[in-house]
Amino acid sequence: MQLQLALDLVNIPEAIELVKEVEPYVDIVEIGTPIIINEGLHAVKALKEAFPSLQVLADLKIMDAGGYEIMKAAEAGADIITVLGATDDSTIRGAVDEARKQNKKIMVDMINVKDIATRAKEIDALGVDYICVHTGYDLQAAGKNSFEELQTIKAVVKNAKTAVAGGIKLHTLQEAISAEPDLVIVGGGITGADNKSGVAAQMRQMLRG
Ligand SMILES: O=C(CO)[C@H](O)[C@H](O)COP(=O)(O)O
Repeated sequence: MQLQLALDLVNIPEAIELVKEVEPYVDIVEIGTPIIINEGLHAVKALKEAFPSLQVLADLKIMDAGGYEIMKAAEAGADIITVLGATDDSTIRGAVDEARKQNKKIMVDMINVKDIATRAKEIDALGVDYICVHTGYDLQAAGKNSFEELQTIKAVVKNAKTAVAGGIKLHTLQEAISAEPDLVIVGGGITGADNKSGVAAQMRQMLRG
């Protein structure tokens, strides 16, 4: 299982400093939606230049104009780009087609999709690379998580890799691992820790089993 570090509440220099602390333990660095809103795709470019051996994910949460927005993120150096599962199939198709041309990967974020099993099956058939169940910040605050949804998509997704995100901490990681996702995404569980490299190292060890 791979580990993705989600960076959300930092600027570009802070993001670079943070990744330096945990680089040996993570596979993918996510440039979170708030960073892209604040700094634009320059943040993706800066992090890819600083850490060429890490995969960089641009969390654009694309909802329309799939092909064009993937093209722009690819130009900035993103390896993986997110599209929302709640959007139309035509947007996802456009994103997948452009990603194939650019040799990039698509992660579909299932945030706020109501019928996860049906939609995950449909999206899997569209040829995306990852399907991610995700409890966003606002629902995390209401005590929700995505571990049950992870089991649901594991049962129906046949082609894409599966991922889980949303409030995962060291003490809840085992619950995520039990459903055997291909990728675990952790933001505040690492960035909010006093000993970031220690927590990332422990997580890496647990994910390797
Ligand atoms: O996409 C996001 C919010 O929309 C976050 O990057 C994702 O939820 C992971 O961060 P955390 O572990 O802090 O929840």
